[in-house]
Amino acid sequence: MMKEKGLLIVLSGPSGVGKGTVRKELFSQPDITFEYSISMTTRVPREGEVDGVDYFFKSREEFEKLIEQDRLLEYAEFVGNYYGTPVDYVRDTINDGRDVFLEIEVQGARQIRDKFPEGLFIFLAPPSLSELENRLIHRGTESSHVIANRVETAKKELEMMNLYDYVVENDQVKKASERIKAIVVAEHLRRERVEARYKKMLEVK
Ligand SMILES: Nc1ncnc2c1ncn2[C@@H]1O[C@H](COP(=O)(O)OP(=O)(O)OP(=O)(O)O)[C@@H](O)[C@H]1O
Ligand SMILES: Nc1nc2c(ncn2[C@@H]2O[C@H](COP(=O)(O)O)[C@@H](O)[C@H]2O)c(=O)[nH]1
Repeated sequence: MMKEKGLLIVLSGPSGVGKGTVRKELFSQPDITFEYSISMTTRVPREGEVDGVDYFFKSREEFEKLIEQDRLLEYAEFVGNYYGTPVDYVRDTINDGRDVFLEIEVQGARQIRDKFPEGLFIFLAPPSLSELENRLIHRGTESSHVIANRVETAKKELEMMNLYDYVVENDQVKKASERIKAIVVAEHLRRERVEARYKKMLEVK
């Protein structure tokens, strides 16, 4: 019998909305069964970031080679740096029946939606644009110039919200992670019901 494929879960949204914080909260819970796909980036590591844990840090040359070799499921240039998802890891994990969780920006999520429409697309939204800016300022990892750039980009990204299956507001980290967990559980149940109905229809024939 063919193994059931895992679900591709894509969490996206503007920089500073709290994707990383919510993802860490989710993955700190013992009952989480999905696997996190570690991205490739040309960005320099922030203090405390570890290669192979937070990202696979690459030079621009190395990254462009990965593009050439078609080893990325999607990639995007975001505020001066490349970011991309390793295709082998995602494909192998899903084919093995395990769910994969991506935390990526909006251009990349759009590319995946085109290539992999059966994915589950969740947009994490801020309570307001000013709160988004506050979060970026308080994180203290970018210069004011980069923050201004990310907030400008966010205005366009928020317009993409309606292309997603779900929008989750990140007002409180714990609540947002619980909402995402509930969405994934509901999506599995929905797919199981559809699959069961499909199998039943084939039996009748
Ligand atoms: N619900 C929340 N309420 C208040 N602050 C939050 C909330 N969620 C996250 N933050 C804070 O907002 C800042 C940005 O969060 P985080 O780095 O997780 O965002 P991100 O969307 O992953 O950003 P990027 O896309 O730039 O990586 C952090 O300082 C984080 O502690
Ligand atoms: N398209 C992709 N975007 C990604 C990927 N990994 C992370 N990201 C997103 O990039 C921005 C900036 O990240 P930061 O760590 O520099 O703050 C953020 O929105 C990330 O979610 C990826 O593989 N592909």
